[in-house]
Amino acid sequence: MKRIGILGGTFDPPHIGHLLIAEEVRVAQNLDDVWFMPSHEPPHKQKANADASDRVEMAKRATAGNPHFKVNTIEVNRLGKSYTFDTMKLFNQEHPDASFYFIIGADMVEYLPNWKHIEELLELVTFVGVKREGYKLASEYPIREVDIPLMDISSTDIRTRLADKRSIKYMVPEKVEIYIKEKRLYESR
Ligand SMILES: Nc1ncnc2c1ncn2[C@@H]1O[C@H](COP(=O)(O)OP(=O)(O)OP(=O)(O)O)[C@@H](O)[C@H]1O
Ligand SMILES: O=C(O)c1ccc[n+]([C@@H]2O[C@H](COP(=O)([O-])O)[C@@H](O)[C@H]2O)c1
Repeated sequence: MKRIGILGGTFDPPHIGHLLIAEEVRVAQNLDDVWFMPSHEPPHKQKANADASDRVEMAKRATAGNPHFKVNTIEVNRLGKSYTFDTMKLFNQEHPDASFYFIIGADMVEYLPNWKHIEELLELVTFVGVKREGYKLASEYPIREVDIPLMDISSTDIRTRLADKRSIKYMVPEKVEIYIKEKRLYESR
């Protein structure tokens, strides 16, 4: 059985918090690979600022240095709101030889009761939760927990910094920073 981790996200833009949680969970849970999976439209918050094609490209650049990291574009190709239940049903059909571990920060752990078909989804994936500043890592659902260094970093803060012309150096991989500058992303609010 292959053990595949999935880090679903908006990646608007991807940052070092994403990379660190993916690597820590990969090692702690003995995963073969982690798929970074940009959503087309996040199900629970307003639309992304950057186009899906830019978010995919930034995710590719962010993950390029890790042979265990891949970018999966199933949700951006499907369009519409990206519900994890729909995606995981497909993954389980397409990869009967794999078991899936869906990585979420504590903000998403708190939100789990509101996910589409959460009870059925729990049959399709194992959730792995990591802590996040400002949220409680506790759930009525049987999630695994992996301890990570707490990083108070978010895509929202990075977008605000860019709009204010402040530095984002070391908050995103250098290749992502260069891409953002070249494409002039997030320059206005
Ligand atoms: N610093 C962090 N610590 C722990 N988990 C995180 C962190 N940043 C993101 N995550 C988790 O990574 C997943 C994808 O996050 P997402 O791409 O939405 O980034 P974000 O920083 O939360 O974005 P935004 O600020 O735009 O809401 C979510 O499960 C989220 O909880
Ligand atoms: O399926 C759902 O109902 C659902 C509700 C909230 C979030 N998710 C998924 O959780 C992942 C992180 O979400 P976000 O919005 O923080 O990027 C992403 O893959 C979303 O599609 C999924």
